[in-house]
Amino acid sequence: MKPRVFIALGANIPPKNHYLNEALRKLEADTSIKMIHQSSVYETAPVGYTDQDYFLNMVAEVETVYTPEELLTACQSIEQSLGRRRTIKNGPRTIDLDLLIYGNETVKTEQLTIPHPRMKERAFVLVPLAEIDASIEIDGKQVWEYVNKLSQEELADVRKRETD
Ligand SMILES: Nc1ncnc2c1ncn2[C@@H]1O[C@H](COP(=O)(O)OP(=O)(O)OP(=O)(O)O)[C@@H](O)[C@H]1O
Ligand SMILES: Nc1nc2c(c(=O)[nH]1)N=C(CO)CN2
Repeated sequence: MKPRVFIALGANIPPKNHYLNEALRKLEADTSIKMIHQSSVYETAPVGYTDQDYFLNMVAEVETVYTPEELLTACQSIEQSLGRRRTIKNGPRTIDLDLLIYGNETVKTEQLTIPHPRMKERAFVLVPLAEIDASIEIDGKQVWEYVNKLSQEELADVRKRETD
């Protein structure tokens, strides 16, 4: 069976919707990537560096012939083509593409850690991921188990977007 691969998308510089849609379009336009599922889009309060605008976050499940490293490169070139500039750590960005899970592979190099090292405590990742499949395993536990550990406050900061 092909590995199930999950990518998290986040945008918090207007027009956020545009950047999110463009990133999805570019993923779909890559012939080495097949889009399988997309979560809803969520409006989320900024985590970490909090003095910034709210984010739009979502998760996409894809199939790909890329290796994890090649997929990271593809994601980074999408970020760059959409004007992503690295300034403040955790700060504002037009678009951020994080590689969450690549089947049951673990990777730990200077450029890439899979599963994504901070995904297990991030409501803005876990909630959309659980919408696609709450039974996905990360480090021996299922996504719903990590969701259950989130506080009411963390969950309240992640709201499904009502309008389009
Ligand atoms: N699973 C991964 N997905 C994406 N980037 C990763 C991953 N693991 C390591 N990295 C590395 O992290 C570096 C910094 O990424 P980036 O600037 O997007 O961080 P950030 O989005 O500000 O913070 P965070 O990584 O906490 O989401 C990238 O250059 C990349 O090499
Ligand atoms: N709500 C939210 N907060 C964040 C996000 C994000 O995508 N959504 N990304 C970060 C660094 O990658 C830091 N903080």
